[in-house]
Amino acid sequence: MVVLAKPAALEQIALLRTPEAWESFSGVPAVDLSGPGAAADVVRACERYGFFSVVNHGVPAGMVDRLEAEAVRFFASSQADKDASGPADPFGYGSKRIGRNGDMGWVEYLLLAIERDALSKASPAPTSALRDAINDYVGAMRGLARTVLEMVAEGLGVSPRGALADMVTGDAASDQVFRVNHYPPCPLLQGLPPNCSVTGFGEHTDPQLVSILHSNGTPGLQVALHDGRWVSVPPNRDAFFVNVGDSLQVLTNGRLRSVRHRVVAGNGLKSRVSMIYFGGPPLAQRIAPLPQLLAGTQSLPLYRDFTWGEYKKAAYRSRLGDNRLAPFEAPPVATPHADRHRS
Ligand SMILES: C=C1C[C@]23C[C@@]1(O)CC[C@H]2[C@@]12CCC[C@@](C)(C(=O)O1)[C@H]2[C@@H]3C(=O)O
Ligand SMILES: O=C(O)CCC(=O)C(=O)O
Repeated sequence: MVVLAKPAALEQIALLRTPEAWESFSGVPAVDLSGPGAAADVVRACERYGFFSVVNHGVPAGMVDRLEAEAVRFFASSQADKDASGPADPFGYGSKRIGRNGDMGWVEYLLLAIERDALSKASPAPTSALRDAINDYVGAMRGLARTVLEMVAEGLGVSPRGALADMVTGDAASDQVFRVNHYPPCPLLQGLPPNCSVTGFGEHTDPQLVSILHSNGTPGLQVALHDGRWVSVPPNRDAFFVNVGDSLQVLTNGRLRSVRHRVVAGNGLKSRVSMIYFGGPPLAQRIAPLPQLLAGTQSLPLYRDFTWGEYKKAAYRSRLGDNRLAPFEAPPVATPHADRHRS
């Protein structure tokens, strides 16, 4: 990645030149959730990439289209109307500023909290049409998150099958967040080399167990492969994309790895719109490698115990690109052979 001199209006937003990453990656695993062997496919994809697309998911296209259309309507409204739903701290409309610690991107967004299966009172949606569309959509995402987490448990041999899914959808107090992002084309890139792009959403891993993303047909999402290479994910309106989050990495003692991802905004003509459901557990939930996954193996726990509340507090003090799990790694064990068992 090369960081370039940039127009003043882009202020603190990083400009990137990433020719290699612009090539579409054809290797994103597509899991047919209704197919035989889906659980094994989910686990394989989560081990290899921490990322996969879901097809045959059963979510009606009309439900997705309706939310996307309401989101587009909202982002097209006047700046004053949008600002009336802000700031995004803790929840609401935000523009360019991401989180509290100085991260910036070429993006505007709605960041909303979900309580049980609907928008929380802390997140009043700008219009009732948008609120209704979000509530329907989030219901479907909770179902999808449940199915995916059940398949992870089944594929890893964890019982009961609902052990992971219940952390996110089985408890009224679970910590779910919903985000709608709008990345307008960046006119300030005109006149710069064609392979230049601007950071839409900086690289990061998601703190929760899983995130489920849908986007319109405009590219921009890139994921880091385990060898560190960045690749572009071809958009697919008919699919959902699942990210493994840091908490699932810990629960599986690093067998499933959270995926680093980012969004780059180009100087094309079309906006990117994405909608992401983040499935987190209740604040009091203990996050630690599942004893069932350690039993009978030589593996030591790679992480110390913590609660989701502790992790979340630390995460929200971090910068987007930080490795948020580093402070939670287990201290090295003082035996001569211990390292051999940490894989
Ligand atoms: C810079 C930040 C934004 C973020 C909170 C954080 O301090 C670090 C994690 C970020 C992230 C990434 C996934 C979605 C999100 C809502 C979350 O739970 O953690 C965002 C936070 C945010 O946008 O506020
Ligand atoms: O917009 C996207 O495609 C992904 C955005 C993202 O990673 C996020 O909002 O956490």
